[in-house]
Amino acid sequence: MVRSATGELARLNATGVLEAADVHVATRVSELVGETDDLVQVTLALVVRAAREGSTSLDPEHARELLAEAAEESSTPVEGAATDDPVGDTSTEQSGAVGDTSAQQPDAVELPPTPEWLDRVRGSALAEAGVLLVQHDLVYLDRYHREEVQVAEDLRRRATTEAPPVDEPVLEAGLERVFPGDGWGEQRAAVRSAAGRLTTVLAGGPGTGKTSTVAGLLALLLEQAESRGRRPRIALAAPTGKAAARLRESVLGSLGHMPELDRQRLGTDIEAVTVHRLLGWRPDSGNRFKRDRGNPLPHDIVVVDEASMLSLTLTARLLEALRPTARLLLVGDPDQLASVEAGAVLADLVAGYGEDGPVARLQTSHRFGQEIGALAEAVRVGDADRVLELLAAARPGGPVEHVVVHEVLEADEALRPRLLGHAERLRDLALAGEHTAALRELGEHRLLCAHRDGPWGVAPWNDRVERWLAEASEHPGRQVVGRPLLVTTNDRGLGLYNGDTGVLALRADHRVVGVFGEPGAPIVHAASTLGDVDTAHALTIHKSQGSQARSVTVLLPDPDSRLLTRELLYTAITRAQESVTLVGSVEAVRAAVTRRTQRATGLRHRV
Ligand SMILES: Nc1ncnc2c1ncn2[C@@H]1O[C@H](COP(=O)(O)OP(=O)(O)OP(=O)(O)O)[C@@H](O)[C@H]1O
Repeated sequence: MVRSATGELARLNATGVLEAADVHVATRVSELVGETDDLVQVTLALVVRAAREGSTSLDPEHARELLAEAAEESSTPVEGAATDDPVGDTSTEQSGAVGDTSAQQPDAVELPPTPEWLDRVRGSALAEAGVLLVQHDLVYLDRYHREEVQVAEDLRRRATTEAPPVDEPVLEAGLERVFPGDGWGEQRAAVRSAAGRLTTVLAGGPGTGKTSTVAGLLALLLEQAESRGRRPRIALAAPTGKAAARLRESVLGSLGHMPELDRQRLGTDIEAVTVHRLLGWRPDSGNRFKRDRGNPLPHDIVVVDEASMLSLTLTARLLEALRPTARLLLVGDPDQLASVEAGAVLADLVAGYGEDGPVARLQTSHRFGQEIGALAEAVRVGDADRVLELLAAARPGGPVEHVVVHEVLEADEALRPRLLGHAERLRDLALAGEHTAALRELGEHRLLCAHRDGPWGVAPWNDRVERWLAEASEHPGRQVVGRPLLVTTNDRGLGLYNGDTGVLALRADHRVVGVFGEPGAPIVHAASTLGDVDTAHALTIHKSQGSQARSVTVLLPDPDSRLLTRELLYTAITRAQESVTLVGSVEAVRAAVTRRTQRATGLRHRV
């Protein structure tokens, strides 16, 4: 709470719509530029809030809905609410919407109709000073506007620059060799399209063969370059360290399908790094890099995997760091959760370009069975009735299951056998020092939550499983060995990345070690050397992005949770390889499928 805040900023702070940071920025910047219009100050605070939630701009219509919702929530009297109010006026009647000009709200800002609202922002001191900008009926902070325009312009320039020539007969022969037969038609089409362009967006759900396509494309581009006598320089990158490490492994894995000659072309000394590392950190700046237009990357081909996690800012920096004739391949699933920071670049590019242009889509999943595929697809397209129909038809123990519960206690009872069974098997293998088998067991099951805290969150479910383990054990007290771990910072020295999972286990000398990585090649470190790790009997869906488990159990929070969105549910379901269980009410499922992540971004209209 900002004690010094007054007027509408204070009111929205009190209702929880604005956080202290939003209010501070709006107040301070308004003071600096002499902005006195309450409505414009509130608009700035809402734009800052929108950016915090992932939008590159403020959609006035979204803002109106948000304020109306907040007003509705705060119209229920809460004991002691008035004591939280910095200006002492949060009575039930007075905490209404900004637009409510009833007698009880003497100092409420009147929200005018949108065209008038936008005109007031356009004519404001904040706009004059270049802080706020209105375009396409969205209100932007100058920085995000500049970045969106730059990304669109760079992409346009690249689209009109000719790609290196392709020897068609050699390409066609290569495609038949690398992707033979009917089953690989989608991959052939994607590579054909990508070979002729400088920029390609390779979009596809889990297991649709994106990595196989990348490996095939690289091998064939290397073959094309042979006649020119210069081997192109290739960079493989991903937004997170974990995704980068996984990209390297999966590209190498995909080589297994290829003829020997193509495997040799690609070689095994491939390195994948984070996009930040590729661009080169600069000690003096958080969002500027060593590589930029004046000092571009030396690479001829840049591949970015898990591109759904690319923020607008990082995309802008990446595009300006590419040589004008370098190829760029953005690979990812546009239906998954977007970046933590502002922007929804991949989804915007796919929506903005539509069926034309640089988007190559892979549709067929080769990873999971029909049932999970059908469920994921129904969620993806937002067909709640179909989702509920598929769930109603599902059999217990089948690939898709719905455990209908309304209360946490019911979930507790329903899930105890499966969660405790998994935790006990993991503990027994960890105690026996069976590192490979323990990692395999870790990949058998994953419990996913939308929230960190609250009754359906990671924290209480971690506690619950630990308590069950203690109760079921001959040794009282919490047990360390067998505890699943989530790495929460990158540590290149240890080869561990934010989002990696592992388990505490015994070593032959009875010391406790952390075991991470793939079952076939465990990475083992003394427990005392581990940096930041959390207990991971349960994980948030956000943290689970980019990983899979054989079976996945998803806890759905109450239907009114704002986190419960279509993208979140789709991401959760597609973590499952063989079976997925949704735990929650029918209303929660419907709410999840129906609610979209509302990110106001303008990139899709610009490309
Ligand atoms: N056209 C195909 N026919 C048969 N199997 C395929 C085909 N495409 C991919 N596969 C297989 O499906 C699995 C997943 O492929 P791949 O890893 O390339 O997909 P992906 O889209 O990159 O997956 P991820 O969700 O991990 O990003 C691999 O075992 C691969 O060999």
